[in-house]
Amino acid sequence: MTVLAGVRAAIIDLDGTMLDTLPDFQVAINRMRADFDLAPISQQQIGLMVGKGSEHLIHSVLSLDYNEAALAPLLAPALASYQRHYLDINGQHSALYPDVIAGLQALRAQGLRLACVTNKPIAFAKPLLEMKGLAPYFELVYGGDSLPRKKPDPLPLQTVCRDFAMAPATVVAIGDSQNDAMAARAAGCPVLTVPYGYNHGQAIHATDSDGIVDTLLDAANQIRFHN
Ligand SMILES: O=C(O)COP(=O)(O)O
Ligand SMILES: [Mg+2]
Repeated sequence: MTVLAGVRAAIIDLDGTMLDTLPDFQVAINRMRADFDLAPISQQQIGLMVGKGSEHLIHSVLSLDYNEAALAPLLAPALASYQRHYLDINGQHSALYPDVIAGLQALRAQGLRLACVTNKPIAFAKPLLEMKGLAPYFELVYGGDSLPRKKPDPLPLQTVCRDFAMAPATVVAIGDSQNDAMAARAAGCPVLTVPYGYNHGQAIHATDSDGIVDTLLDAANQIRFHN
């Protein structure tokens, strides 16, 4: 059992932690690929590339078909196409993971303050949180382009700790990938990971964290029992 005492706030990841957004990613990416006369790709392929923000994602997608020199001039128009298509379908094909709302309710009921930190662009993240009924739980939301550096850099987590005026040791990060765990370690925040998201094809057990939780409700229970 994970021991997390003295935790007063939680920073929760979005893609792969609260929402299974891979189907949205797939539709938007394949519409972009169609614009460039490229064949569709699978959710499994895309799941290996999600987690480090849009620029990294589109670079990885184009790398399937082009070498570095050939893709360089395509990056900006492909990103623009992808962003347009993603905003068109944002949330239409994505679903909440089990016990996300129950977990957020339990965390709030325990008096924890909540922030969402995602590498998704803020223009995608905000309407998605609204549409899925998640927005009311979060005092703060930072997207991948809200600050000069994104996860795995600790800056977004450090910013939340500063905003909340809380020591990092009292702010737990909860996420599905090594980007979340590395950011948390570097910021000095405890970190819990969920095993069901996207971790670049790697088992979450290979990621350094303070514990693996089945759901956000499980996370809430482990924090509560040790406060
Ligand atoms: O959009 C991404 O690259 C991943 O977003 P996440 O940080 O919410 O997992
Ligand atoms: Mg994630």
